[in-house]
Amino acid sequence: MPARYTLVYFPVRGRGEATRLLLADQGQQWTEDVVTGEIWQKGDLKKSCLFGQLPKFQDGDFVLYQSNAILCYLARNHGLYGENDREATLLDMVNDAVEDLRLKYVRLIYQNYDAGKAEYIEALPAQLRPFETLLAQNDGGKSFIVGKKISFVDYNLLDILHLHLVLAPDCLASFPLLAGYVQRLNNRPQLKAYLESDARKQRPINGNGKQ
Ligand SMILES: N[C@@H](CCC(=O)N[C@@H](CS)C(=O)NCC(=O)O)C(=O)O
Repeated sequence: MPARYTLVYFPVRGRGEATRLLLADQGQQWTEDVVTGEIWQKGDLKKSCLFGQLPKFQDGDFVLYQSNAILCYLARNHGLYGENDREATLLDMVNDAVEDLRLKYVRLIYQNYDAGKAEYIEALPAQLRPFETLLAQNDGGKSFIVGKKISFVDYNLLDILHLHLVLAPDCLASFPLLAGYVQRLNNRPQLKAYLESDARKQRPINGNGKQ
């Protein structure tokens, strides 16, 4: 049976990876429609995309853009949006914080890597501390970022933590709850299988070779 979902994206982790983590962990099949730089440069696909950018996501004839909206859609469809309005709102808040950090990371990678890396890493603890605080407030850090069930934000946060662990391997040394959280999530059986897959290991992190 063909996969229900299609992710149209560049051959990198980028803004597709949190969706991949969610789908893999939820046991969902998806098709990767890989857009090379060459295809993108031709311009036709870009013109056809609502905001001129990828990722594009398809669930049958339902077409979506914007990586966070894609995560929210999948969250609504797979019970990953908290157990009540308060949890859902807290999830929105934390997802915005992940987005803030992602924007800073993307700016570093694509605009200022060589000159800005040391300063970025120096400032990183202040960026990560709020997530440690959130974990501490939720069941003493033994659980998920919000509530007692995994949510779409856990996948987004896990992805951004993976990225920072490559950029600065010691970045969680003074955040024991976040370090434990990453280990716990990485060891969920379906996530572990995905993280260890050749497709995942061979996929570059970013489009310019910086990481
Ligand atoms: N807010 C959008 C940003 C999408 C975005 O920045 N896409 C980049 C790749 S990650 C892109 O399509 N770049 C090619 C271009 O802009 O021509 C999202 O979250 O999906």
